Amino acid sequence: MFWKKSESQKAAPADAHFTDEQRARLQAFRLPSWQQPVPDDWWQKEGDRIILNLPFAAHERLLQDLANEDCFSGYTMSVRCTIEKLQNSQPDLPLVYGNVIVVSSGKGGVGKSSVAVQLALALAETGAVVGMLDADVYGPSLPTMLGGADEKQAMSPQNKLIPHLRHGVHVSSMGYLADAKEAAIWRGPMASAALQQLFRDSQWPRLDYLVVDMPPGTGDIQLTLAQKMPITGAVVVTTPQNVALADAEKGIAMFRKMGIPLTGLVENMSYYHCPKCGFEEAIFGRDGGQRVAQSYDVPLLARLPLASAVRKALDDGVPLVVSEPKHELNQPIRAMAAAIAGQLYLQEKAKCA
Ligand SMILES: Nc1ncnc2c1ncn2[C@@H]1O[C@H](COP(=O)(O)OP(=O)(O)OP(=O)(O)O)[C@@H](O)[C@H]1O
Repeated sequence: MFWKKSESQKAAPADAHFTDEQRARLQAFRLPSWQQPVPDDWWQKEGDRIILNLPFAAHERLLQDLANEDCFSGYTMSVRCTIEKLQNSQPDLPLVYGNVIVVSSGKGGVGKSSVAVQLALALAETGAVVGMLDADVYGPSLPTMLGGADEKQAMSPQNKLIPHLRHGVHVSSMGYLADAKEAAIWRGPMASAALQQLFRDSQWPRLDYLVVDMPPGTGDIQLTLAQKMPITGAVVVTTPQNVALADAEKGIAMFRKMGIPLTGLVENMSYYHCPKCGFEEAIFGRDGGQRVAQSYDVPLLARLPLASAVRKALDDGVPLVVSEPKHELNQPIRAMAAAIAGQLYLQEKAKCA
């Protein structure tokens, strides 16, 4: 393995009591978007429990197929996450914000906010402490997608903004502060100053992850934000359409130029899955995200379906991960969250190798 073990991993003793068949299955297991197996000593056996010790967030449903294998019958499988705080693009700032993931898109309307919201909820579902910063100042979507649009964020006695706790995620959004119509006419410098304030002057709890919903595009406001904020990894959201892909390439180029680690690409609305007959259609074209990921040598972290149940739940302010945790459409979202959290970790370890 090319990475060093973290403290949490060192604490997990390797277990000598796996059968050969079980060991072979564990070796063959891959976390979403990982090419290599997880290190042997991340697996632990305690009586009839098998535990995967991870230094990042991942949902235990990802072990479901493995748990269904005959050689694991009679065992329960779970994931224990002890989240490691990774280095970010501003090493001089204290790591109070946890691992900061910026979710951006070259083009509006590709589902950047939907991806950011569902990512934050899927990370929080694993027990991680997650914050969300709505940096999409001209069109804040989080109060709609997470609900509570009529509430205003309160101030603490120390004059700090108290993030709203929505479905287990700590959220700060311009949409919970200013009149949306007023913010929409702000000039760039005013908007980026307001955003930096929202970021710095929010009373965040000790976060494991902060997910930032960036404004769409690659203009001045995005550049300023990317320069000023401590970023652990950037995720670019696109649809498979050529027009969206061309803009996604601009997003990739922007982060590369600024030396910000690019965690990967998420392809949203990759295909339509008919809930009645199971038919799948690539409405916006096929494999576009894969092509761009390959040509820029970045991981394609997820391909998410276009589904009316996803849209409806987001419009209602209670995304599917919360309203229907057992819904099959949550599986790609959880896999995406584990892929992003896992890639952030791999990126860091590759730097140290
Ligand atoms: N996978 C999906 N399936 C169905 N609907 C989706 C999906 N992804 C996003 N949507 C819907 O598409 C619309 C646009 O999504 P969203 O606001 O997340 O895009 P955006 O890229 O953040 O846009 P903007 O850049 O304008 O803020 C929303 O109504 C959202 O619910």
